Amino acid sequence: MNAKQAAGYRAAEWVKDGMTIGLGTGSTAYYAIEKIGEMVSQGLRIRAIATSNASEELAKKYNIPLITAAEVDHLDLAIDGADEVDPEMALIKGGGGALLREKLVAIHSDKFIVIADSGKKVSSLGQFKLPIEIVPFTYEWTLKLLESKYDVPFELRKNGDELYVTDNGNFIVDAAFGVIESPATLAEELKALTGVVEHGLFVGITDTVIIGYEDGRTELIEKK
Ligand SMILES: O=C(CO)[C@H](O)[C@H](O)COP(=O)(O)O
Repeated sequence: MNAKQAAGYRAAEWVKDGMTIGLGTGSTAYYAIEKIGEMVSQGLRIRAIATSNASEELAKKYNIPLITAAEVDHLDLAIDGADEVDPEMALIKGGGGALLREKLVAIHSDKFIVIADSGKKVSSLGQFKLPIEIVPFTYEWTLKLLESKYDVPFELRKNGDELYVTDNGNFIVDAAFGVIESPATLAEELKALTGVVEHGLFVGITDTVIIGYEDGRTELIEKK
């Protein structure tokens, strides 16, 4: 068992019969989906919404019943990975490009569990480049707007020679902020910029963090 698997499998313990759940995206969320799939094959009845096309494919592979937002007005639980987790349980997410759907699912869930290997624990956010999802229309101007507001390197995410396109048809800019002094302030500022659809700062959303270690141990951190 590796650290990501330990965290993912532990989170699956919160999934109970009859729940509606959000399935996260990435290599740690993969293990949670795998375990939940195993539980479904043993008779667990749940319904799920996936946060990316990749996780939707995975859920189908494991016969996890999928629903849309038209069928429920909220979820009981969402489980997802993170790129950085700070001591206040604020996160940087979006390394895998799914931040918009991940945030939508997280904020509409009664409980949001973050799963991560111990390398994701940081004293302050910002060493990981902050993903910012922007609309393709006049994206050059949005990029310039960001550059005019913050004196840090911004980089349009690429997929080979092409610009990376999210599941929502948008682009991503990765911003090397370094230490982010106030994630809440930056989150608000970015959200207010026209052209920015969403950003990877998740502040005040997380209820529980499960950190996995290479020896298979897990550490549980609950919201204060
Ligand atoms: O936010 C995400 C995808 O948009 C992922 O949860 C995040 O990038 C962590 O991924 P991994 O578990 O593979 O390290």
